[in-house]
Amino acid sequence: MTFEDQHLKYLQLALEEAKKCTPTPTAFCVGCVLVSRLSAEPLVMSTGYSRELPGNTHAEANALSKFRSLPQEEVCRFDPAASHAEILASADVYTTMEPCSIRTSGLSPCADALIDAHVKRCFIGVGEPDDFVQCEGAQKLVSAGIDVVWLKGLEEESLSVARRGH
Ligand SMILES: Nc1nc(O)c(N)c(N[C@@H]2O[C@H](COP(=O)(O)O)[C@@H](O)[C@H]2O)n1
Repeated sequence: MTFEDQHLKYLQLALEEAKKCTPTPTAFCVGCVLVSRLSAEPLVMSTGYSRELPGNTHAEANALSKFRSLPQEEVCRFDPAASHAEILASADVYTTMEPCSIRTSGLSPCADALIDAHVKRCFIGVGEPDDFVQCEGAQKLVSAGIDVVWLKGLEEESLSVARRGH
């Protein structure tokens, strides 16, 4: 399996999450998957999509919240000795759209949430177009020392799913 194939598989999963979003003309439909590589086989830690959790919530923040709310006995399968925070610090993030760096609602941006969680790498389906704001999410992650990988192959689909309802 090539590097791209290995990672596109999880981005495809994130795209399935994005398709679950209720479309809205004022925001994007984004999906996110967190993957742990602490054991021999990669394991999906959690998934999220825009507006999945109550309120005006974003995909990446929802995936982080859902992982943090898993009981310890479920988290054991990623690493029996590690805490939620330690497992998150080794996570790969797959998101169909570049994590947001500014929110029109004034809520905390996803790039900041990923930086605070100290995730390892962020694989992105497509850059955020400037439909609403000028996004600097990828640059923010790089500046914080997080590896950013722009995956090739699902850009068009990621964008058309994101713009559903516009
Ligand atoms: N990366 C990302 N994930 C999501 O789940 C999103 N909905 C977005 N959209 C970005 O956030 C802005 C909307 O901010 P508010 O929800 O209104 O606070 C929108 O302009 C996009 O930048 N991005």
